[in-house]
Amino acid sequence: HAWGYAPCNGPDKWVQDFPVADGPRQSPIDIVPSQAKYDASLKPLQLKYDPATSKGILNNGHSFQVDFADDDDRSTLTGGPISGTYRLRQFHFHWGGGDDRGSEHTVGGTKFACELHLVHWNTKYPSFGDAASKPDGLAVVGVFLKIGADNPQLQTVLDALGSIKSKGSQTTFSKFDPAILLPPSLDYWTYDGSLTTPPLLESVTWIVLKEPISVSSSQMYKFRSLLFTAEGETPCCMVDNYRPPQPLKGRKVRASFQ
Ligand SMILES: NS(=O)(=O)c1ccco1
Ligand SMILES: [Zn+2]
Repeated sequence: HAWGYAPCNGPDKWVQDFPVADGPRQSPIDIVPSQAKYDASLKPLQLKYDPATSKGILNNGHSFQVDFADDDDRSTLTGGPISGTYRLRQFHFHWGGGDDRGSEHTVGGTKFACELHLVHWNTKYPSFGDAASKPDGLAVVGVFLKIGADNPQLQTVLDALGSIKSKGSQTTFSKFDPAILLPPSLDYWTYDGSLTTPPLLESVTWIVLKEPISVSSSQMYKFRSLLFTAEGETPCCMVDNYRPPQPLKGRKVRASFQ
C-alpha cells in the first residue's frame, strides 16, 4: 500500500510512514511576495546544461521524469543562493486534474496548472543518494506553468508521453536541452525545504522562478493522459500529483529581485 495521491494514500497519510512530513522545513509552501525580503547578496542563477546528458524518460508511477547523465559536470547549477556546483539529475512535473490547480508552490495563494522541478545534487557529496540525506545536498529549480498560449518548447516532451503511459514504462530521450523550458527572467525566490514526495527529506534548497512559462489547456490534456497504474492494473489517470503547501514554521523566503 505504497504512497500516492489518492484519499487512502495521499499527502495527509504520508506522515504514517514518513514522520518527517511534520518536520520544520517541509515543502512546498505558499510564497507571499510581500513577505519575501530582497537579498542583494544573492547571486544570479547559472544554469548550464548539455543536451548530450539527457538519457531517458520514465513514468515512475507518481510523475514522469527525464533523467540525465550526472557522472560529470556537463549539466550544472551554480550561483544563486548556493555555493559550489550542483549536477542536474532529472526533471519532472506536478499537475492538476483541471486547469485551476496542479502546482505545489503557490504565490499569494494562487495555484498554477503545473509546476516543473529541475533536481540537482551537490557535488561535495559522492552521489545523489548520499546528497539527498544532507541539509545542503539538493537544489531544485521550480518553474510555474500558467495556462495560456501553446508552448512549443514543451512539445518534444509531451510527444514522448504516448510511449510511457503506464507506471514503470520508459524510453530513450536524447539530445534534449532543458534550458529551453526556462522563462526569459531567472528572478527567483529561495528558501530551505524538502522533497515534496516521500521520503520528504529536508535536504532541498528551493529556487522558485518568479516568471511562469506558458502551457495551453490542450497541452495539459497530454499530461493527464498518463496513468498512475501499471499495465494490466485498473487504469487510474495521473492527475493531482501535487502536495499542498506546508507550514512555514518561521522560515524566511528571500527574493533575488526588488
Ligand atoms: N518533487 S521534488 O522535486 O521535491 C522531488 C525530487 C525527488 C523526489 O521529490
Ligand atoms: Zn517535484
